[in-house]
Amino acid sequence: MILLLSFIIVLAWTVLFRYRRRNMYKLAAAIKTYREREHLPIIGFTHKFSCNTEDVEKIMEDASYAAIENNGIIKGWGFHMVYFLVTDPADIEVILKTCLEKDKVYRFLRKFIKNGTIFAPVSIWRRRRKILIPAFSPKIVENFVEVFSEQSEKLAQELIQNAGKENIMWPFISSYTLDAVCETAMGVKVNAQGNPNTPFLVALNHVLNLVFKRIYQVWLWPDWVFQLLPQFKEHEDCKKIIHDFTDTVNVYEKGSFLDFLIHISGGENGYTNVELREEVLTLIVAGTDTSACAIGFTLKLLSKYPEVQEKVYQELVEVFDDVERPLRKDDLLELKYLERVIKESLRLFPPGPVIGRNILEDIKLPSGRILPAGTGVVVSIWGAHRDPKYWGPDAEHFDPDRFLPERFHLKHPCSFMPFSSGPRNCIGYHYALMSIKTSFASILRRFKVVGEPEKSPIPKMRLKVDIMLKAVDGYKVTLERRK
Ligand code: HEM
Repeated sequence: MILLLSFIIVLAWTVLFRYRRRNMYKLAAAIKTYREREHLPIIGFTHKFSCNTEDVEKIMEDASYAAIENNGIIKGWGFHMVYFLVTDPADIEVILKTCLEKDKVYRFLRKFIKNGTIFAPVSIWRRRRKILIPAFSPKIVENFVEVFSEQSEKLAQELIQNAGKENIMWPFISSYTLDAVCETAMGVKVNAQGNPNTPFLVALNHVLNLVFKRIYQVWLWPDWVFQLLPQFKEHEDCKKIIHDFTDTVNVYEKGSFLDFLIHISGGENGYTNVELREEVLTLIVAGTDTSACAIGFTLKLLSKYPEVQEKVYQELVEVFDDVERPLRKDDLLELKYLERVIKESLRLFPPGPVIGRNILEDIKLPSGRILPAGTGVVVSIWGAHRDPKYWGPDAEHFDPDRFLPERFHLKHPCSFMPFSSGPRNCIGYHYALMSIKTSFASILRRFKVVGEPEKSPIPKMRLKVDIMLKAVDGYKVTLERRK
């Protein structure tokens, strides 16, 4: 009897639940399901995610190509959740303008990043972003070139000791980006480059991996399940290392970003101490791995295409008159080919390959499709960057000159958006490009980057997603000392 009653209650609840969401199901049904035959009753596609981060990257790629073939959109579902993956730039533009709330899964990142701008709910984000924006104006960021230059020289010195042999570049480049962010944002020298296994970087890598697994493996979502697993202790240990680190660098220094933030947030609407601490952590996390991935992918591409590398080198020789001097602000404007190479690297291997947003109310897209309220949307930057409709039949080719002014005529602004678009786009765009360019000016003047040359114009690499897109091999290359 009790069993029968329970059954009736569950059935009634399910019918009511589905009835309330009938509009959502109706609108979602109009959009093709990705690999429909592999969806199972109730759990949908979720079982396919009992895999590693390399396989998740393959699903992200494959679903993006499927969306491209289906006029820029595809859907998948699991349990009561429906997600759309969108690659069409015109649709993306509207989504990123109107759906500002981050997807629910970002709550797992908030467990260690708290309410810092990048993953905060809109109610908190709006005010914080307003305070942060002036601190990233080109005028302020230009003053950081000296720091980038000094830290890049340090990077080159670290690499000299490892020249002539194959190196996993990740620890070197991520400690460069961490040193640069801490010195520019907080005015604090943390000297991670003297210690490539800096506990903060090890902990950040590990926690991003744990959190990302939790995001794509729905059975890890309930806190009580996660807390029973050994990963929980690892997560808490990493969180402690990260918070201890930010506390040590959270020092007020004149002339730093933080100084500026404290100054402009000093009014009654300014940051509280807790908010300041969260923003410092946000800047470190948002600015370290992203730029390091971009440097890593560009290094790999240069090793695969020596003729491109030679052109970058010749440009550097011209700009620096073949003299070993530190980079100055004006040099950056001259390094036009290097910039094209970095942009093409960001196009093919965007460090943030997808963005997840919540759909709070029905939205009609320019393509005519409607995304229903109560669903989630995954904006595939990867897909937008490789759509032949926008990039031509050679969309997969590595061709830096597609960014030449005379050739670069984007059919839609969102067909190239490594730094996202709309009101929640990346505020570190100028900062990142300056820091990345400066690091290459130091590396490439001293070393030839050697790897396995790629015969095809289509670069192949084993990839994984750990929140960010990364190379599985940790960006292995050999650096040969130039005379
Ligand atoms: C190559 C390097 C970088 C890439 C590819 C990148 C990419 C991105 C992307 C895709 C977003 C998400 C935007 C969205 O949800 O629509 C983002 C947000 C953000 N980025 Fe970056 N980023 C980079 C470097 C940096 C740096 C160096 C900083 C700061 C030092 C930074 C600070 C931020 C912040 C604060 C946000 C949150 C913006 C908001 O929600 O209002 N990023 N970035």
